[in-house]
Amino acid sequence: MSVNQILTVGGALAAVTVYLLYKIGHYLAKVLEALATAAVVFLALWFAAKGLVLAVVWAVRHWRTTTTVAVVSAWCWWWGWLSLLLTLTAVTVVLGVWRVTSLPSFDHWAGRHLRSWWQRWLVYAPRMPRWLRSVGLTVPDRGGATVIQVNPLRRTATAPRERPRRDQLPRILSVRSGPSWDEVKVRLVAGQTPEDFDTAARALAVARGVNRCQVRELSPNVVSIDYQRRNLLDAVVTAPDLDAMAGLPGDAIDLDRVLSGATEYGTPWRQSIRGSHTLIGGATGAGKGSLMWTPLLSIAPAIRDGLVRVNGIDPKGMELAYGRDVFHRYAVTSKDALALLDDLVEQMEARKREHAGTTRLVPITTETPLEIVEFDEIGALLRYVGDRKTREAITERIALLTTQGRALGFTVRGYVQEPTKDTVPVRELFPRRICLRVASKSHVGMVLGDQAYDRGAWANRIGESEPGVGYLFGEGVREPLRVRAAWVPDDAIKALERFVTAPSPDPARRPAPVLPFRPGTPALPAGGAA
Ligand SMILES: Nc1ncnc2c1ncn2[C@@H]1O[C@H](COP(=O)(O)OP(=O)(O)OP(=O)(O)O)[C@@H](O)[C@H]1O
Repeated sequence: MSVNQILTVGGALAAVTVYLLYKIGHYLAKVLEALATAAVVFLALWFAAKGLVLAVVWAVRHWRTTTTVAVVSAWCWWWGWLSLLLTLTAVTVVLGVWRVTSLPSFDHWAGRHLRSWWQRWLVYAPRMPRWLRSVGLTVPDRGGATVIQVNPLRRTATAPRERPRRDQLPRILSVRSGPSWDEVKVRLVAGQTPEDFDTAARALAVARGVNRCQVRELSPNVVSIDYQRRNLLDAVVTAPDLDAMAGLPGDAIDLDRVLSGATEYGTPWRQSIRGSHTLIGGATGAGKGSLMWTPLLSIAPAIRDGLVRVNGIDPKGMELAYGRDVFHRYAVTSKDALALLDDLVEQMEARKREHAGTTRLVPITTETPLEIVEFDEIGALLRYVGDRKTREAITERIALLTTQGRALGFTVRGYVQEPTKDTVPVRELFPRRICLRVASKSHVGMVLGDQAYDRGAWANRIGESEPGVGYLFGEGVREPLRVRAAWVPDDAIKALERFVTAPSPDPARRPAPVLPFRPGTPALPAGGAA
């Protein structure tokens, strides 16, 4: 083959090859283009479907917001924004007038829902994640290793970002806003326990800028973080009105729900006066007197009709002496106190013999009345006053009454200034404890138990201007409840005396006689043994 022929064939082959490559490239480009288009369409559809699902979930979960947005949009579409503005102004004025004229009904039907809504969207939804992160209530991903870069000039270390993912941050389930408390329900994430939240209660309160925050466990993985926005216990609580009870028969009084004051939620504080023994601790002037007198005022008809007998031990000879006639038995000195307790223990034994095997709870009747022992300054008689033998005997009687008296109709209520184990050796035998203002954090634990302070019972921070305010803890109350006893002025105590010694409206019932139990017992001499 000549050179020319070779060149011609080679050129033709090259041309065919280029043509083929061109064609292949052309088709490949088309295929890739088609694939890219398909991928883009698929991704667009995927994101659109995902966005739609998320929007539907969000719209259903926050149905109130969705409905409002829908109604507002529809209104603007059909009637324009001006009519919407006018209507909203009219509604605001109506709500304002309603609020001014009847706050309770406004709050019940409208106020609390509106408040919950805006508290959620303006306060908790935007800020809670940051608070939780700052107090360490997230589960950060600590798995990533620190990357160290070295170059001739310097060495840098980059730690992985510890910003939690969605599944590492507790989620807000709902917000309920009452007149003074917000209850924020959150779902815990794996790796957290309700106790983590208990421990962080103080830090959560500081983060929110409120005085009090407490945590309630609602289910194993849901807690309610309660923030106190306002203190509803700063005003004096008025005592029950005796005149209103004058016509009530004694058996109309529910001894399991005795009105004693108000709770921090703004609700009446009711406690059972039978079936439990209560220890009340508080520094001098903390208001122990009102915790004693308020329940007695509330059950006055039952005392008058002989269904309840109140027995007073008053080492100071002051607090109970002012209402002496309310007490069926009354003692000041340690010897008298022992005699009083002996008498009660004897009665308890008699009831035990009479009712053993027939009932598990002795009914409260005039034959077997509820015997309440009001033991003021219990620490004094158990620790400081009288000879050692008498003190031990008193301690033993108190232990008997508190361990066996519940079902037999005996209730002991002790009041103490210094709640140490030394002063009240039987303090564990009081299932219900109330701690008023105390001098130190350690006293809170001594009255309410070790857990109480961490759970929000900050009784050492109660101000001197808040007598009667205290924390109730134990006996089924899982979170410390802040309460304020109603204030019972001196004339109310005198009125109570007259009330319980007056004849019953029911002629079948005779007033309970006041036993001449060492009347006029002299006040205890200073530091004196009885
Ligand atoms: N629930 C209350 N509401 C308003 N003020 C109260 C209340 N309870 C008590 N106070 C006020 O606090 C003062 C002291 O109360 P109280 O005598 O009951 O204290 P206390 O704890 O018994 O003190 P102490 O142990 O020294 O007898 C009362 O004189 C009264 O002014």
